Amino acid sequence: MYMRFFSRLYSAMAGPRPVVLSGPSGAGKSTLLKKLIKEYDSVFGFSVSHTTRNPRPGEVNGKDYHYVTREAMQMGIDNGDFIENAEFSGNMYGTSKAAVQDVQAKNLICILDIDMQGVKNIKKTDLNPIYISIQPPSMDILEKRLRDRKTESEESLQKRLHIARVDMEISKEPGLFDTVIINDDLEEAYGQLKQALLVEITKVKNVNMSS
Ligand SMILES: Nc1ncnc2c1ncn2[C@@H]1O[C@H](COP(=O)(O)OP(=O)(O)OP(=O)(O)O)[C@@H](O)[C@H]1O
Ligand SMILES: Nc1nc2c(ncn2[C@@H]2O[C@H](COP(=O)(O)O)[C@@H](O)[C@H]2O)c(=O)[nH]1
Repeated sequence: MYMRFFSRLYSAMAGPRPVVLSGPSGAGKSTLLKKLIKEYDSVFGFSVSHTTRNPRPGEVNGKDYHYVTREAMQMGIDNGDFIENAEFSGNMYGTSKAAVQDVQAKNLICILDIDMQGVKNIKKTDLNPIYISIQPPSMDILEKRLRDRKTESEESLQKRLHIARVDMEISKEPGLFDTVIINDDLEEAYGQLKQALLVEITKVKNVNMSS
């Protein structure tokens, strides 16, 4: 208990608490976090993950992800360069220590967009983030959003929907997330996200004003 108290105290002194956004593929995590970073570019910074999946049209290497080969990613994991990593729908994903440090060095709130395995693994670290789950209003709407996004093959879409069903059950575990947001109306969901982060946003703004 004391260890956890001092770990949290140290994290508070070290800078603002990071934020983990998780939820099924297609629930709207990227849409919401992009809105947040656009409105609060001097408050939030995105933790750029590594992945072995191919870039989608419009995605930029180093901005959306660091696109790497399996060999390079495995080497990084073996070197201890990653806080967490996971296999998702046939590809590897991971948060490097450098990705988080780059954002924290700018005194920004670091946002991680990670899957459920990532959430479970981050819980074993001393990162002490705020955990937010973004959920779709229904499986039918999730499927429609994923299809309309036109980024997935039928096989990848089915894999993602299967993972979504499993993860939506797991996410009901009490205490796993600090806040659960149903992303039905986008503006409403965005308002709830800002509300959930208001304390941390205010802290960073106050620090920036006084420096
Ligand atoms: N509230 C909403 N209403 C309607 N469409 C939405 C809403 N939120 C997001 N979308 C759309 O749904 C699709 C999926 O959203 P997005 O890519 O942000 O999901 P994601 O959770 O980041 O998915 P992934 O985990 O696969 O990256 C996008 O085409 C986005 O424009
Ligand atoms: N555990 C981790 N999960 C990650 C990371 N980066 C992204 N993700 C999750 O992967 C799926 C699929 O993403 P997509 O961009 O291929 O649609 C999604 O749930 C992301 O949240 C990571 O570094 N670690």
